[in-house]
Amino acid sequence: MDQKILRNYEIAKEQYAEFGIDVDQALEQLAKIKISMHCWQGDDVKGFLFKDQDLSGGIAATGNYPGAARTPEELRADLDKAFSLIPGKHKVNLHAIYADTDEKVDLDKLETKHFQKWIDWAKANGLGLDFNPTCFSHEKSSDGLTLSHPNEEIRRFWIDHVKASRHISASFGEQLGQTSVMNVWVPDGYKDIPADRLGPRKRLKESLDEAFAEELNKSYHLDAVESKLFGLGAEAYTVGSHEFYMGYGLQNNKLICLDAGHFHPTEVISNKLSALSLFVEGILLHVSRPVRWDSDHVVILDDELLDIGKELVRGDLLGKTHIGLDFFDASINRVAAWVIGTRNTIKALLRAMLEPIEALRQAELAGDYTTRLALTEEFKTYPFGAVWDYYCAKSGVPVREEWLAEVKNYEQEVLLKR
Ligand SMILES: C[C@H](O)[C@H](O)[C@@H](O)C(=O)CO
Ligand SMILES: [Mn+2]
Repeated sequence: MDQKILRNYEIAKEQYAEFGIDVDQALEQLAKIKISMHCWQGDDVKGFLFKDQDLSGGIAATGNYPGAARTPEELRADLDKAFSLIPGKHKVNLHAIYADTDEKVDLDKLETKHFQKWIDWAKANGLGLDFNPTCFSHEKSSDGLTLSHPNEEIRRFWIDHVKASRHISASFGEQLGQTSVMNVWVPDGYKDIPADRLGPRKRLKESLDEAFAEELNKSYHLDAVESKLFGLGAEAYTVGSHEFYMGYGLQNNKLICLDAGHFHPTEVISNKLSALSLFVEGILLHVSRPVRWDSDHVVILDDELLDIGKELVRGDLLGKTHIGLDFFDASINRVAAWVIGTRNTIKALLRAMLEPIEALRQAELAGDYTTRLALTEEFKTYPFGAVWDYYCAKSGVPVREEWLAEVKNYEQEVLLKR
């Protein structure tokens, strides 16, 4: 390892030790945390099953940066590149439309065999897999309704898709020896004020009950449900609102998924974690960055990301929280987008682990809010960067912005030739 990186690390370690912070132990803990990197940043949420379908469901990937993956092989190569620039061993989050098959198969008939190449690749690379039924970008969701649809036949199709997805997810878990989290998000909602808000929610509840009816081994597979405030074209009413899924998750022991972009603009998910953790079986995060709306910008090391890290660490919530990413920016290099967002998420966790949590707690309990504020502010300039650099070097990935040259080279050699 570069001697300067090591020297800086030793100095930083001493400084943190003065507050009883064991940096080596923090790095050990950090190395165990898996981030679920979402495949859909690699191709603007197109997938491979229905090439001619436009992205729908009230979400949008804007931009036309060259080099998007066009095949499962290209997507896996891009993911390999991204993972080579990110410290730690992680997971990949797949959507059903990313099936790797030459068969013409519809969503309700998907089976594990359509994802076997993904499983084999994940196994060969020591990665885990997570899964999502894709309840959008399909002719049967063209009016923006799926599991809550008034038409029984359409509901049946989507229920069968969720059922099929759960089996695939459980196979991921079984074959890879690590739990697969399957997240259900449906876009269902109305552009304008509904006459009936209750009916669609009753139908969504019944559909979910049926789709989740079969007991599956929880060490292989966990169900999660994701709420939303509004989507493009569903501005007035979303069936699966936060209250809906909080109720559903609590009543049915499902993980509750909090997407950072799915709440009112000043509402933050960091402030929900401690409260939810007291009642839920588990939490799934969709770490994202809303800019004015659920824009799914690449995650930066902003206050909210740092606060999410703090809440997870201070509340000891890492054991019951699954951390997934959810952004899709087509205006920049897509491999870089993954690397930036994932490295930032790991950085936020490390920053949180290097805080003088005990001293802050004691000050708070003693009513010494002056010390609480003073320490919080002073720690913002503690040598966190030296620890991060050491962690990257030790993990065999580029230190600081060195990764960018690798992405630029990959762009020249691979992405621009597509
Ligand atoms: C593609 C994802 O499933 C999707 O982004 C969903 O998680 C969501 O957040 C929709 O706004
Ligand atoms: Mn999401």
